[in-house]
Amino acid sequence: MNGAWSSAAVRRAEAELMPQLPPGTLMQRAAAGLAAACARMLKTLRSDQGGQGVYGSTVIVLAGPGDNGGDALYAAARLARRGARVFAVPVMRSRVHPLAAAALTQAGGRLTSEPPPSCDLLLDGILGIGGRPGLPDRAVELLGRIKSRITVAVDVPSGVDVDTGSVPASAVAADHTVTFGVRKPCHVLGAAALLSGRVHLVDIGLSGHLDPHPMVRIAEAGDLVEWWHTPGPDDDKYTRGVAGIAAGSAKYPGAAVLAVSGALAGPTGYVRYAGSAADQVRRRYAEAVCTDTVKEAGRVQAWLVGPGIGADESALSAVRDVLAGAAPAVIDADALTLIGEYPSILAGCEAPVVLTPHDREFERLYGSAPSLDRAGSAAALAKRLNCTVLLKGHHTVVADADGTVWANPTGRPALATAGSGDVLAGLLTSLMASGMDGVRAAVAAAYLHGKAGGIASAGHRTITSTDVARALPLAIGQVLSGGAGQAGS
Ligand SMILES: NC(=O)C1=CN([C@@H]2O[C@H](COP(=O)(O)OP(=O)(O)OC[C@H]3O[C@@H](n4cnc5c(N)ncnc54)[C@H](OP(=O)(O)O)[C@@H]3O)[C@@H](O)[C@H]2O)[C@@H](O)CC1
Ligand SMILES: [K+]
Repeated sequence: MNGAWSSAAVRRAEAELMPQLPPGTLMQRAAAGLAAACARMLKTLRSDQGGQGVYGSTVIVLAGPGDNGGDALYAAARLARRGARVFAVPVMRSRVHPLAAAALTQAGGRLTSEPPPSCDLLLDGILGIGGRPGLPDRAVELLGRIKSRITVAVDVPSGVDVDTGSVPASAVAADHTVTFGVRKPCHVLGAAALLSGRVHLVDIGLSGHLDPHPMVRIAEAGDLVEWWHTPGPDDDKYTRGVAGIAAGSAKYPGAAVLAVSGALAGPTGYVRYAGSAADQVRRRYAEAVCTDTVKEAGRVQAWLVGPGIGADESALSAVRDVLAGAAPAVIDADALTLIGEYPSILAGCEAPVVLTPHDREFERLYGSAPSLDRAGSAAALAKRLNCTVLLKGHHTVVADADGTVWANPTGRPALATAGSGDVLAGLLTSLMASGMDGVRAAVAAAYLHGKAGGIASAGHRTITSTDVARALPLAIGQVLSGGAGQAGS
């Protein structure tokens, strides 16, 4: 399974494997993989300048006191042997891995307290999975003055909270992270995921010794292919599932249009709309079947209620009517605020429910904002309300009531645009209506939405929610055909 393991789980696996190997083997495997990754990056970096990759490049290592510094110094020794000019700075006075430092000097690298002002590649070997959040002052000072063309974090960007992905103090911002054995939660959660840059995995033989259950699961295209309900020859528009959308109002008709656009892009064959923006929906989407209220709509296999419905009596009735029914439901936007005010509506609901809060909506439901441990917060809300929770962010997380947490690998800050959540909620509803369970539908919707955002914003284009909705069919096609299945591409 694809996932991220906690530092404690990595330690346990290491402790089991280490005695079976000659001393230092794991560190040498890590250093070899790290040096090879750096060599590839230097080759790409310098190719347009007629450079020769590693030979003649300048590499600066910021070396911390532990094994993370050891990995960096051993890798730098390999680069020095291939002709790189290597300068290593111990960031905590003389506390540095002694054997690795000796290996570097033997290979021609220099240990110094005065590195050059710039380099091709800066190797962050300050702190790894043994690090507490924050950086030593000396590291902050060096990072502030060294100009590097690329920054490569060893195992994790130093300074982040490895197990939660939070960044409560100073931390390294890397272009790439080369990690060992398995990904760690900080590569896929919270602000640390942005600081990790592109993550490269080096196999050091840990996998057979790991707990089978990761701390955080990471969706990949293959999961979506496995979960997808592909229509068969006997299917018709009803058996493919009918999605119901209770969204929009006279004040916010656009929310209805966007939610319907998300639902129409999904796998269901039929979309019903219920609400006071029916005219706008009809005008835009002839295929949607419109009624004024949830009660008047025919049967659906999943409802969305909330985007743009407001907080008046008719909005409250829509939420009550949806949750009184037997169909699974997605509760979004204004409906989340109403649930926060009238929790009893949700308490009586027996159908599976997915809540899709952003941080302020989360606070209305939980009583406090998500903590820096976003995955933990989402799991706590899911457990308390016995629902699935999709907590939005540049790295969205999905948590189930049983404590399972998924990190979405495809999101990007550009998706923080008005109406983007309406499209996501519509798509999620279509996935649930097609028969996917709530957690899988939430994971799949976040993945596809992020991927569509990537397609729409290619070349750094600015995007609107309509652009994201338009890109969904292509994103879905790419994932299902197994092509360009890279997360975030
Ligand atoms: N596990 C594996 O399978 C493999 C692991 N490998 C590598 O080992 C790395 C883990 O190494 P590690 O255990 O030596 O810890 P690491 O992160 O280098 O530093 C701990 C030191 O930092 C200090 N310190 C902590 N926080 C601080 C702060 N905020 N500010 C200042 N100081 C701070 C702390 O000192 P303390 O203050 O606690 O006395 C301690 O001395 C791992 O990430 C990977 O790169 C690979 O070699 C191959 C296999
Ligand atoms: K590091």
